[in-house]
Order: sequence, then C-alpha cells, then structure tokens
Amino acid sequence: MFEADLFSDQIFDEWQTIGRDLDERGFAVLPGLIAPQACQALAGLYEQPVFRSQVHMARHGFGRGEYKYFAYPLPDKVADLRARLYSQLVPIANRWQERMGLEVRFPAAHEDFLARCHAAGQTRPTPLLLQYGADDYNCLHQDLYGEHVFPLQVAILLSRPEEDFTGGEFVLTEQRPRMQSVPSVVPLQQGDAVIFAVSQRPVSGTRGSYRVTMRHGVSRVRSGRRHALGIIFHDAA
Ligand SMILES: O=C(O)CCC(=O)C(=O)O
Ligand SMILES: [Fe+2]
Repeated sequence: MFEADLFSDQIFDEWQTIGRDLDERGFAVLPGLIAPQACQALAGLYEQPVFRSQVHMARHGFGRGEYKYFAYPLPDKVADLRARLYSQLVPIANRWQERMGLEVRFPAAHEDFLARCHAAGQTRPTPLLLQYGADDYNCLHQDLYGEHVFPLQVAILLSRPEEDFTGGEFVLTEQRPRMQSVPSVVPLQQGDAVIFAVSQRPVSGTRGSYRVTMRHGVSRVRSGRRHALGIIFHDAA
C-alpha cells in the first residue's frame, strides 16, 4: 500500500530533511506516504466494525464532526504504519527528550513502548479515523491520554483537497513563553502525512534549549467530506 518505503535508501535523505524540519519548526510533511487507492480503502473503514468508540466532537466542545478510535487488533495497514513510523521517529523523540531536560527515553521497538503504556493502565488503542462534513472543524488540542506520552504524532489526509472537500486545512499553533502564539497552516495533498509535536518541543535559545507548547486542529470544512487517519503512538488510559 505504501508509495514510500520507509526503510529504503532513497528516502534516507527524506528522513534527514524531516528530522531537520521537526527540529526547526516542530512539524514536517512526508509527501505521498499512502497511495490514492489505499487512502480510499482506509476512509472506507469508517463504516466498518473495526472501532472501539465514536466521538461526536460537538458534544464535548471539541469542534464539529466525528471520529472513531480503532479497536485492537488494529487493521494490518494501520498497525504496520504505526510500528514503522515509530521506529523512524524514535531517535528524534529521544533527542527532543534530552534537549527538554526530560529523563524518559523511548525504546527502539514500538511494542516495547506499548508494553510500558499497558503496564501503567494505558491499554486502549489511540489510532483514529476522522470524518468531517461541511461546516465541521477540529478545535486546537493536544492528544494526551495519560502519563506516558510519545512526543510526536502523525496525521494522514485521506481525501482530495478541492475535489472531495474545500477548506479543512490542518493548522498548528506554537505558544512561546511570554510571547504571542505562532500559527502555521500545513498544505496537504491526499496521502500526505504531517508529523508534528504532540504537546511540547525544544527550541534552541541563546542560553540553551527552552520548551514551547504546540496544539493542532483543522479549520472549517467549507464543502464536501474530509477523512483523515490519526496515528498516535501512546495508548490511552
Ligand atoms: O483531521 C486531521 O487532519 C487531524 C486530526 C487530529 O486531530 C489527529 O490526527 O490527532
Ligand atoms: Fe488530534
């Protein structure tokens, strides 16, 4: 299903660039991670019985639209993507932990990190499929589900901008100490992945690194229907 083989030599350079973008801005785009047909297939799962729960965002003040958390066992494609992206991101996550003065380090294999989450009672899977229609949006938020937090997450756009939907842009804000927040809009095509900080990231200052707080959301969809796949690496309590 993957356009990009996450471990091939060709994309080694791409991961170097991704690491640099993440360090500099707290987010990076991995273009064409999922082929159009596979995007359609993943969006089609929304109506299938592969979920543990459904959230209507308006009921919780999270925005407007809905999402569903996958149940274990995850669909093969989602499980594969989660494990493979994790192993690419772990060196970056550990570098960030060190720069933020945090003691926790993450193991090389995702299953070992999940064992840590599960032992602490964070046993529920967090990968999710989101569905937005006209006028739906997702408020700025952070996907924190307990004490154990992997500092990076991934969202993949499954629909085609301008064809399947208009509006509905992926948005990030960065809140700096004693300064006003910086907004970023991340342009995505179908199948593109955005990798971004879950809640905090290190920024280099004149006297070493300091932490900034990131939030993400989706601007109002103006027309059509938008699906996205969210890959969060920690499980939920
Ligand atoms: O719909 C999106 O693009 C982002 C959804 C989201 O909040 C997430 O994947 O955590
Ligand atoms: Fe989110």
